[in-house]
Amino acid sequence: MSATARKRAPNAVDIRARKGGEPLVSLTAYTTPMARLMDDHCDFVLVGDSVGMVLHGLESTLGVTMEMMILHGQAVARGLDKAMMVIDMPFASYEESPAQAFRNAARLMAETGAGAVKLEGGVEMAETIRFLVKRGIPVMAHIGLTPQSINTLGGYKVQGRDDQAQTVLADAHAVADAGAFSLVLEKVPQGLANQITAEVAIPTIGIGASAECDGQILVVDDMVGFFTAFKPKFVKRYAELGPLAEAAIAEYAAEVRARAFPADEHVFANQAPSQGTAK
Ligand SMILES: Nc1nc(=O)c2c([nH]1)NC[C@@H]1CN(c3ccc(C(=O)N[C@@H](CCC(=O)O)C(=O)O)cc3)CN21
Ligand SMILES: CC(C)C(=O)C(=O)O
Ligand SMILES: [Mg+2]
Repeated sequence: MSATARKRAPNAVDIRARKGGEPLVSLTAYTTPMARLMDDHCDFVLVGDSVGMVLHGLESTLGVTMEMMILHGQAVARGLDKAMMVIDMPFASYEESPAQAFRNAARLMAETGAGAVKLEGGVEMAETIRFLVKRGIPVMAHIGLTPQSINTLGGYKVQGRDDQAQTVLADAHAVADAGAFSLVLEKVPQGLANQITAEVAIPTIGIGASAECDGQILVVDDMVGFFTAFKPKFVKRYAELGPLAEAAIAEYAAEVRARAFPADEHVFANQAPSQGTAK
């Protein structure tokens, strides 16, 4: 494909401009082949810190490091041509101070080519978001259920029910006012997600939120059925690739034990094929 025929990947300003328009489509990716599969279908791809739980077997996202994010970010970048890449800031890489956040966000972008970073937090992160945006780093915010706060939240529970709704609403306004170009709303009641989407001027990206959000995101391994350790209610399984892969592995194991694999077509004759037979 020629460089001129190629659609330019959207940037944070383009994504911001999609407020109220055609829904934004996004998924997570952690590897080159998975990124390639979604490049034609997604507006942006998130290198999520969920990589720690999905690919590395961690119990939570707290153990994810800058080095892991950079390695997976570089892999995803190689698979993307048309979609924007956003990368999660891992736990403890930005909460200490705006200066710490800038140093690590700049490193993530410089070493992976991501067009923006995402970080968790609302009112308490507004000053940091403003600091980054004013210095050239587009920020996607993430409020509602923020998995890096699992130890203070006490579980992956719905956030913003009843009298908690005002807190999440205030978070949404705080990150929008601070200059975030978009915000992820995770596991909040549908009515609250609709209210936030109506009130803030930046696109809302829902995960367990509402179809009225300006876009949606899911963890790709969840929606294709590769990750089956748990299934949040908000996940729709569009395929069951995990069981399909296991069936293939089981069949291979049986054939090896029966000496049915490899067959003639998978092995090499002692004598090279005669000339003229193009093989
Ligand atoms: N594979 C995967 N998918 C995700 O969506 C995801 C991750 N990993 N890792 C990082 C965070 C953690 N998230 C999670 C993790 C668990 C639930 C979950 O089990 N939810 C249950 C109820 C749990 C409860 O109420 O305590 C649910 O039915 O939604 C939800 C979101 C979302 N993110
Ligand atoms: C689920 C999305 C929003 C995320 O933050 C992640 O995959 O880490
Ligand atoms: Mg994340």
